[in-house]
Amino acid sequence: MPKLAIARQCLKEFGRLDKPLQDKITETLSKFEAATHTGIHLEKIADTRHPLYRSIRIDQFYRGIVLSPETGETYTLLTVLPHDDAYTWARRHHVSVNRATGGLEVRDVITIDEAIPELARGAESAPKLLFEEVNDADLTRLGIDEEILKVARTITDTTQLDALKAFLPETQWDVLAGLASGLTPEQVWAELGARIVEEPYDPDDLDAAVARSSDRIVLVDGPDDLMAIFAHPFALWRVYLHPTQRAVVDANFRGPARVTGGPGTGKTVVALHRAQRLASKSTGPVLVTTFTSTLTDSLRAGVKLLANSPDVLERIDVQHVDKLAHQIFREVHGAPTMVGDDDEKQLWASIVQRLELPFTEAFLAAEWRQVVLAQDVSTAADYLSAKRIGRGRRLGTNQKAQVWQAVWEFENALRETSVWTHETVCREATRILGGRSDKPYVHIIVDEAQDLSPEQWRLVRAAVPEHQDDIFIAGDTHQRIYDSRVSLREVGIKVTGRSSRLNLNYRTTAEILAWSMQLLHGARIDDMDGHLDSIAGCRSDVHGPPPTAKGFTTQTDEANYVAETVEAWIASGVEPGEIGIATRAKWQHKKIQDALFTRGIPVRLLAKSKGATDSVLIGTMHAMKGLEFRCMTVVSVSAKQVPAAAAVTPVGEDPQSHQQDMQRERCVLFVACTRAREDLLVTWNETPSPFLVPLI
Ligand SMILES: Nc1ncnc2c1ncn2[C@@H]1O[C@H](COP(=O)(O)OP(=O)(O)OP(=O)(O)O)[C@@H](O)[C@H]1O
Repeated sequence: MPKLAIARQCLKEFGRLDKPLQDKITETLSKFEAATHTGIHLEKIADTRHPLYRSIRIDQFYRGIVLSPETGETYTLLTVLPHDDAYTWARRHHVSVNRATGGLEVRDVITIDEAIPELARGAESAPKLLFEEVNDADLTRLGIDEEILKVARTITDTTQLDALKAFLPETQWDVLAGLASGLTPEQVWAELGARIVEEPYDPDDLDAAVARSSDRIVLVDGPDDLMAIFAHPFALWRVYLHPTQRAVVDANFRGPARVTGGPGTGKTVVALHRAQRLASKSTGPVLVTTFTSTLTDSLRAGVKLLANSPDVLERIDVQHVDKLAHQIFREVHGAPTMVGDDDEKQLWASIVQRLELPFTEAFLAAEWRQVVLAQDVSTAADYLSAKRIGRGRRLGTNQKAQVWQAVWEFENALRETSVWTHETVCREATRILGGRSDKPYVHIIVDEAQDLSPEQWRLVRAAVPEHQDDIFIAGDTHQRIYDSRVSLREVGIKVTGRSSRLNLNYRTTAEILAWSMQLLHGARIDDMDGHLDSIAGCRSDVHGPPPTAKGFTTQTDEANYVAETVEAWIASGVEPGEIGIATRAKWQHKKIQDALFTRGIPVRLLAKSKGATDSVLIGTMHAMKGLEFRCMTVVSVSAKQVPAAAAVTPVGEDPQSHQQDMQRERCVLFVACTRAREDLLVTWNETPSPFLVPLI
């Protein structure tokens, strides 16, 4: 039975076509099996670059170019274009087999032929060539063939390389882009990873090459599958995974495992695919969890988009980690009465007063969360020997005894009045699960792992039995926006030796990424496993304008400029819903909203948007986590607002906490800036934030 496959480029092009044309293409291709069987719709092309190209009629004006199989049954749709353009495409483009990966690749032969002499002339007088430090043997080993080697030897800078992107075979361009971004040949080899073919293969066997190209060509499994693919043409992540992503999705791990990597590298994509894969091969429930509601909602939408059957969808439970705790708690105790923030503060204050303690209530609350709860301390003796890493103020034995007395009083008051905090609910849920032999899940996937607290991790550990592929973690400690600091080992989750890293950013342009990464310059960030983490290798192959950073004398001037910029973006064709505005605090929204309203630009609060796409979205930097926008402005990045004074421990009170709070504030700004896909505007009024000073 003939089968259809679709090249990634083709799906991208499909997404840009008008809906009626998309419908015609879908209709034509859904009858593909029958059409090829009768031989009606595929026509040979005269004067073509490759003898196996065929054209398929979509309508009067449009044609698809298909690579027909030599011996097998898979027909690969390479492009869909207006009639004349399609035939020109077939004359200019050649398909071949990549020497390192054995995958199918497409190049524009005519453009490359024309470019070589011109580039060579420029190279003669250039002071330096882009790849002069990489030898031919390494390039060849990485799959660069003779023709592309000639090109590589004439390229002088990354602008030339970028200009060639649309014409070179994709995998070979990726290799050159990796080398140009500073990766060593070994690192590029590692990135090719699972794609490298080790056994000998026939370089002329295009059918086998198509089968080896799952990162660029998707095999359609019948008309329903075709519909599902065409229904979301821009969700390329559903059907094409980078080999390093694919390797993590498909791996079997003997215990907990994790994926790390900088912003936009597809960690969530990998987490979703893994959930889908594990739910497809097991019969028990799979939990996908994280720490905020917005993220939970977007994970739920991703799971829905990916699930290939109602059964699989049914088996995947997407839940906020605190909701899970509450659910388990309720099964035993009924609904808990929660203590409010103010009541909690008051309780600590009354204890401080009654016991005449030399501590503030804020200090005691932090000591309780960061030491007592974090290490699950339950006795005075345990508290005396507990590690107080990250707690700057040193405590002598007498002071520790005083703290413990306060903690005991606090917990006792909660017990006596039967009120709970999210942390104590979580601790109780963990205790309940600890006593149960039947665990609620067979696999758990945690996204944005850097922000889960130790109690939440213990709950995760207790909710799944220890076995192969039990826990999978996706996260980036450079994007930690709350105070949780966890050693995975200490909460019973050992990932050593089962950790993978993604480096290629799919979201942000290289310019925005490089600029944002400078915000973290010099920050020493842990990896939750006893070492320091680094996102130095994180890169993007997509280019765009550099971010704009601009200061104003007054808030009003700043708000007006932001509104003007948003207006210009909309005028250039960006949809309002593709624009995001972030501020450090909620009260900073008003001025910007007013300036937008004055210009008739619809704007909504992110928290109340419920997925609406007809308005510009404004929210706090924290609320931006898990989202992305084509154009992004980060506003009021002024010295008085970022870092937020109220969120930073004064240096005199506790230098270590101060340092950590400052680092977290940097990360919050980093997260907001890296939500931008194409354009980033960062503004301030009066004096810029100290985090911006080195960049402006
Ligand atoms: N293989 C892929 N093909 C196409 N697009 C991809 C691929 N992988 C990821 N993306 C896209 O890249 C963007 C970022 O992906 P994702 O949210 O998974 O990254 P992340 O590493 O979790 O990001 P962050 O840490 O910043 O939250 C998304 O728009 C996603 O659709």
